[in-house]
Amino acid sequence: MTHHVLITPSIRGHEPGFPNHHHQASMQLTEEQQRIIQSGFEHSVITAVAGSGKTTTLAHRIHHLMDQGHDPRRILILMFNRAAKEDFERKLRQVAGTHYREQPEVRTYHAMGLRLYQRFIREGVLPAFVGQVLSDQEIHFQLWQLLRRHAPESHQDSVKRNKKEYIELASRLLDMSKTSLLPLQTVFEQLEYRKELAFLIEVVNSFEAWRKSHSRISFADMLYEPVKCLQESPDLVKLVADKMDVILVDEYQDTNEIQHLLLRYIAGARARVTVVGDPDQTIYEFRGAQPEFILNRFAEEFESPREFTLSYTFRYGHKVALLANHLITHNHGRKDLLCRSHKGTPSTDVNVLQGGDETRQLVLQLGRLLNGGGEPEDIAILFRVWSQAVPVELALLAHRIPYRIDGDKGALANREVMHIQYVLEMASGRLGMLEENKRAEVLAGLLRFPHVGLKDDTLRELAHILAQHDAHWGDQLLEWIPDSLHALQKRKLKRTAQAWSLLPKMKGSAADIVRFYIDDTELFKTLEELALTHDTADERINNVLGVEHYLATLNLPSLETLQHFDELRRLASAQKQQGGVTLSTMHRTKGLEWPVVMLIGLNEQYLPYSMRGGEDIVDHLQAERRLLYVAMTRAKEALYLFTPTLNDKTALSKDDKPSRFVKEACMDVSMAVGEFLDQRKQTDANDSAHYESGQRLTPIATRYLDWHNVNYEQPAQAAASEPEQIWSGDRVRHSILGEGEVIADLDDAFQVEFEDGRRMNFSKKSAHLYFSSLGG
Ligand SMILES: Nc1ncnc2c1ncn2[C@@H]1O[C@H](COP(=O)(O)OP(=O)(O)OP(=O)(O)O)[C@@H](O)[C@H]1O
Repeated sequence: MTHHVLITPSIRGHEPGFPNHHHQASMQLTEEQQRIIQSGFEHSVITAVAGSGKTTTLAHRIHHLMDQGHDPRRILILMFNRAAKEDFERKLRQVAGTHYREQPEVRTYHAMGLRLYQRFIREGVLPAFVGQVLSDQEIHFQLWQLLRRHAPESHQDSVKRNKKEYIELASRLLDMSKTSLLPLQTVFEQLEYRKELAFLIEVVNSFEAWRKSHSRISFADMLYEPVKCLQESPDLVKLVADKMDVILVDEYQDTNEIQHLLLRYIAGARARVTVVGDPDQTIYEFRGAQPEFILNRFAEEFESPREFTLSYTFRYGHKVALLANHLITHNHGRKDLLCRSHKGTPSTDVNVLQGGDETRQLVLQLGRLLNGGGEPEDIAILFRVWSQAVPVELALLAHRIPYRIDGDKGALANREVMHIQYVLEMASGRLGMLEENKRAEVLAGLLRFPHVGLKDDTLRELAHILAQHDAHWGDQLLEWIPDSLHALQKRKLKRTAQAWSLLPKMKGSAADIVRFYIDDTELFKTLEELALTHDTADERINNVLGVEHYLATLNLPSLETLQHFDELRRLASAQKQQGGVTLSTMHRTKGLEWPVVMLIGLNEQYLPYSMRGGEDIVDHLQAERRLLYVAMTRAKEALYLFTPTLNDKTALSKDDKPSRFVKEACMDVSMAVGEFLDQRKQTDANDSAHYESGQRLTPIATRYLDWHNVNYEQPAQAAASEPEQIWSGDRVRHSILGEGEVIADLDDAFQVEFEDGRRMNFSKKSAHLYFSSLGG
């Protein structure tokens, strides 16, 4: 293949969120890309930054191999999911035109697993299965039946009440045991489920028994069952191994144990395997993914792979590249690769919106963009957890900004949003005018918010009794409380009754009323006690706070607030099915890109998101950093970052403090250096230039400037007055504990791993007193 291949523009994806590359008339492959395309026949690992044209490169690589006479039937390409597979098939056709009659096969892991499964059925090793692959719905239904059967008496009521959560816990246990191949007990412990939930293990075991007795398989079993067979029988391995000459695997950073094993079996001793991915973008840990696979495990098991990099991005400009590089270099144990905006890539605006009311700021910025002719489909609002979307969604509805919500039912279907409306129904007096059945539903909802601790049948019966009255429910409830109840239950019921008696008499705004109800009923305490996981407790409480916040900005009395919600509901059903601004969690944006990306909640409450107990803090911070890294590298033309006021020393609560990651991203330097390079790009200057800086440059910034052949000076004074940052070197010596490696930078502390494996945190302020740096 000759140098400087010109290729036609991609026609990929017109759906929002998918890359759409119309602007490119033709492109010249970079040297890095060409090196990969023309490399020899050996195992290789390609580390590719976000937007670096991996698909393009891989497609060319395959055609290069075919040009050299490789049989397309002996080339296998493994893609992460179906969308990626279809995307790649398109790219292959595009690159090849009509030159080749046969194209190699592009498969997802699951499709490959299924093929093995069928093979093993023919071999008589696996039993045949019937019908359709089990849907999530069927699995959940079956788990639900089994949960009710196996839950001990003490949990029966909780199971009924928290159906969704229990099903989720059981199915996560089931999935993780299949992707990790570890025993259920071990997975149960790793997931840190509470001990009294041990009956979930039994539930999962019974599920498997049910599945097998009905000859059904799930999506996960397509990999799990064949790999289990392969593990147990060397003869079977001979059947499947060594069929391929070349195997290419995409998104390898999110590979898990079972996928990795399958790859090894298929490759055997014959295939040369190339894996592509970005360890800094590993975000599927909840499915057992670990950066370890691409960083080390691959090289341990596929001998001496060649290492390649794709370090130029064609997606975002210098500012985003600099922010992302600064941020991610706070992770340790990574491969030292930074991203660089390619010279042909347009610059990306970065807007930092500090302080003020975040939702209001967001709506303001959206309004500006849309009034200026922006398309809603070009914009994505990304957040860490769903509860953050609640106030945003309500505000978008109210401002008639169309949106689509990816993967969630939306705020109006949210349990807490419903319950808060019930509180307002009672406070406004509208409850008395509802028909009796509807009234019973609202009262039952209120008896669960916070839960009064009655068994569900009793609770519903009580709601029906109370619903016969059209006022004074507090008094009725108080009267109903039987003496025979436990003291604790009586206390809870009385507390609720008192709050109910006061509600209709309250005057203030809906926000005031809701705040009163939350405090008076000790709502958060109960939510915390009853939630099955830390995450759901946080999510619930944050949902409530999100609505409360929204009500505060509305600042209307309860009846008008309810009418406003009715209107929102009407608007929501009117805009169903239409496109709009994308609302999504950061986790769901893998492989996607948008012209405009808005990241909300860059504060200490959400990024890093609160840790579950027992988790390793360093691992947790690293994973959260990767997530933000992925989120910010989705932007093409503009990135908006919403944070609390930076450098505000008075901030007390977590959501008032800017995320530590904002500081780590070195906003000032990144923006200044980025702007300089953007300007220079416009003038098309290639000769060496000089960058005058008022700020102290970071090592990342100087490295970035060096690449662009730019000279710079460090302001001497700033450099001298700055105390030595001992933690910025790799190796340090502690005057008592000896030598160690700095493994994490934790805001105002850093962590050191000593030779004996001990890890300890030290404050940066006092570090110079007992540490000396050994460089590195
Ligand atoms: N050498 C190049 N010059 C200019 N543009 C390029 C080059 N290589 C790839 N691109 C463009 O970069 C964009 C991303 O490329 P491609 O679709 O191949 O990568 P991808 O695999 O989707 O990206 P990612 O690395 O994020 O997975 C496309 O618009 C593609 O046309």
